[in-house]
Amino acid sequence: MIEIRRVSKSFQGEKAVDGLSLTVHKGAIYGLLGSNGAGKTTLLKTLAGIYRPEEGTVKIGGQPVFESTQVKQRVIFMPDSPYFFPQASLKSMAAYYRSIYPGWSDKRYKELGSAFRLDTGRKLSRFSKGMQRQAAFWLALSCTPDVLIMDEPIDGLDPVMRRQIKNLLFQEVAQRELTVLISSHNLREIEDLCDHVGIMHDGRMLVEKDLDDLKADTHKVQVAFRDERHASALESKLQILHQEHRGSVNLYIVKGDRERISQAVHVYEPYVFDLLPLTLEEIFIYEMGDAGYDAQPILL
Ligand SMILES: Nc1ncnc2c1ncn2[C@@H]1O[C@H](COP(=O)(O)OP(=O)(O)OP(=O)(O)O)[C@@H](O)[C@H]1O
Repeated sequence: MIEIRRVSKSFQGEKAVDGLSLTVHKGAIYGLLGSNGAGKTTLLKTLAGIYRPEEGTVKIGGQPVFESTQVKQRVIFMPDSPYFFPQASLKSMAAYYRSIYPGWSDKRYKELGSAFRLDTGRKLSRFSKGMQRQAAFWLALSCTPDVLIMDEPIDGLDPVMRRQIKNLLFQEVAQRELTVLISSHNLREIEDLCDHVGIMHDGRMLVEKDLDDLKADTHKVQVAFRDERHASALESKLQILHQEHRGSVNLYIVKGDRERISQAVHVYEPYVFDLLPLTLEEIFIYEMGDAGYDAQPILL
């Protein structure tokens, strides 16, 4: 289990992560979303033991990460641009990883060869961006880590390879209870992959939930009433994240239980009423709007 408690980290006196707490259970796939500069990379690097938290604690399996080489050897951090030694090939990087990570498995490395089909003797610097990503995944999974931390991992991968990597991750989670943390702006990928999501803004966690609960908790409501006063009466009863009026139809993004929203609306006898689920992208945009990070109305 990953336990992050009231962690802060600053750069030049500015807090990049500000008193943030987060728990990720073993075998979970956790998606970290957030605005640009929200502090996601800083948080992930603190979790990987690259940064020491200035305040608070970061523990994996009950052990503080920064201080423990043993824990760090069981954690792989994949940065947004893969790093390999100059002149290195997959073969030589594999030899390096084997010497650093006690969990390295030659058997797994061989098995994964059929998934990635990259030339292990060729210089990695000559690989395309997507091929370099594949190489980074191949090396990371061959280390059989307990925790895999990935910063924008899907960028540059073709759809077949994305599917391939998704399947490999699901397999590792199911068979070995690998714990995965992914930071991404690609909300479709997160929606597909993750069971939990957290949305960060200004160094803090805005929302943190089971993805299914998060979706069950935010809805798009379209209503029209014969008497407009009913709309304002209804608005005072709902927790509205966003609203738009289009002619006689009122559109609301509402937080709360579906049944209770439905009951509240029916009291005012609408002649139009639709209660629709939101995509993760819509939830993200409205949560951000609620936090004062506004976008222009985007509902079509
Ligand atoms: N090495 C650094 N030196 C100085 N400031 C930094 C450093 N790394 C991050 N920051 C600052 O910390 C804040 C959080 O940055 P971070 O990279 O963690 O955000 P992020 O959520 O990953 O952003 P993005 O989605 O744009 O990648 C930003 O204000 C950034 O300028």
